[in-house]
Amino acid sequence: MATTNWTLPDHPTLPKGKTVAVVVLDGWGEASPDQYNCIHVAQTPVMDSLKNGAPEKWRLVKAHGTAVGLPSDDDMGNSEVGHNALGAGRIFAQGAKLVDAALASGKIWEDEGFNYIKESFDKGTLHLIGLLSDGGVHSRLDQVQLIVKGASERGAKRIRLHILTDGRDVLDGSSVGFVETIEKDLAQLREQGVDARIASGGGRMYVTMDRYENDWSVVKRGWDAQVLGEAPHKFQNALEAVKTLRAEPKANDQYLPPFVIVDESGKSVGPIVDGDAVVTFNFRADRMVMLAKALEFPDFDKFDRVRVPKIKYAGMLQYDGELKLPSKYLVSPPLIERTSGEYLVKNGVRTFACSETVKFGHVTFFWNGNRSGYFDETREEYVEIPSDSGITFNEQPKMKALEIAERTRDAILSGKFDQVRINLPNGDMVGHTGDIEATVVACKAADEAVKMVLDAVEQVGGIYLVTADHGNAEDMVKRNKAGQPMLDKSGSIQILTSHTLQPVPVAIGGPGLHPGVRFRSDIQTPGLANVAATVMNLHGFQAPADYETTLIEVIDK
Ligand SMILES: O=C(O)[C@H](O)COP(=O)(O)O
Ligand SMILES: [Mn+2]
Ligand SMILES: [Mn+2]
Repeated sequence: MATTNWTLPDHPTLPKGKTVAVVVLDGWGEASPDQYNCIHVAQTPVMDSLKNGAPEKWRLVKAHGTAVGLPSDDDMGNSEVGHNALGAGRIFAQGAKLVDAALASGKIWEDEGFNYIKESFDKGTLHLIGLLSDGGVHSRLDQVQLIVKGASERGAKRIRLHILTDGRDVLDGSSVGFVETIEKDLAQLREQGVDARIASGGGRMYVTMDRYENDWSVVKRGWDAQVLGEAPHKFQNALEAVKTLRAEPKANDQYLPPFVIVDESGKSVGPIVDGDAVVTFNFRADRMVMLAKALEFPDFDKFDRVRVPKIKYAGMLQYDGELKLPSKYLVSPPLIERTSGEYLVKNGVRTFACSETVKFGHVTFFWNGNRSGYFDETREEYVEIPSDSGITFNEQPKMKALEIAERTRDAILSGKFDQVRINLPNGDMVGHTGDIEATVVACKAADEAVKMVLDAVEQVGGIYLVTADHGNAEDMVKRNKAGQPMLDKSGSIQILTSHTLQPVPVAIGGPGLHPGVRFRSDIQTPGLANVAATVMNLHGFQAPADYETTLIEVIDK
């Protein structure tokens, strides 16, 4: 491999040495104004003024589908692919697409990961753990179906699924249909003599899928059910489990309590034991890394695992390129190297990155190409503001926006940094709860945080670039093709907890911005990947030749 030339050429006109604030509003898309557009309903004077103030410095970019490396333009955007594109400045085929390709070509069955777990098929059980939905953000049901089928055709005689119900990337209540679908497949396999069943389950936000080590008790609940076969709720089949638990007051797919499936004698049908194989079938990293650590690290101490089975474990992908975790995986992850963060740091740009725990890895790990840690500790500081844990964020819709903004303001005013990069989670995290009123409060809080950052930029004569990673809060209702809200069986509107297909804004400005800078009009459909080259320009550099082109040009003024 050729060695990388890290030196970025100077930008022909734009100066170096300006403080640049890069602000990512999580889940902040652009949509027509109506009562389900929480950004429109909320008081957001700062974001409004960016939009209406300087038309040549505000524009929309694509944040979903093929523009961010997803299989098709029917795929909504998400934080992983959005921040990968923002940070890497290029479009990489992402996990969903790579797994599709490996399954279509059959390569998945030939590679090291599958052959490794296959060694257990003779005597052990194959356990599959992950999110059961067709959301396409963390996992996809059709991929799970193909893996179950393919593994059984290749010798797996006993298969146990440990399912996590979604309701966050898909409609609440859709878990029932997904369980029915997979149960049909498993029943067919049983007819063919394969002992295949669901063994445990729980809602993704309460069981297993925590992220960035916000709350290990979430992962422990999953461990108890999946590995130890213990949970407060016991059922004889998963459909009954999901239907019964959903019938509880205020229950929803995201937060179903953990359950195990038991036989007639009350014994769990699928604990994980010595000699078994385990695959975590989510392709997206952030919410699987914690379980991967519990499954793979010998000196793990985040909770008492009670029993640590000797297993052969593989992830769908390798989740952390720096930690090489897990060491075995079915499909190679996208190789996202030479990210803008690494280039800029190597060219002397002192960088500050900050968010609260639930999005901290977005502006560090995802931004840097799924890589944890610093490129150069002497030039970087990553600050994590602890998130609330154990609550749903509609209870605290302001989240830590103010704290993030204050730390960022201080970082800007300190003069110690050339770039401050932050994520404001409110629109997204509260949008996922489906609580419209709370999401309005969330959007206002995010706007106030932007104000504090822009005020600091103003004071130091800096530059800002404000954008988002995908839509969410701008549309909280499921719509038909004509764009009208859809109703459920009881006649109430169907709340949309997921992201959207909407474009997101990019706004630039600040006293340090050269007066001749404006958005180019010759790039017809730019996407998030065009932002990295733009930011490099704002720092006074030209982007590497293989980066997606910059959004800006400089005219004489
Ligand atoms: O993990 C989540 O919270 C959702 O599935 C997607 O949200 P994010 O992509 O904004 O993190
Ligand atoms: Mn996001
Ligand atoms: Mn989200």
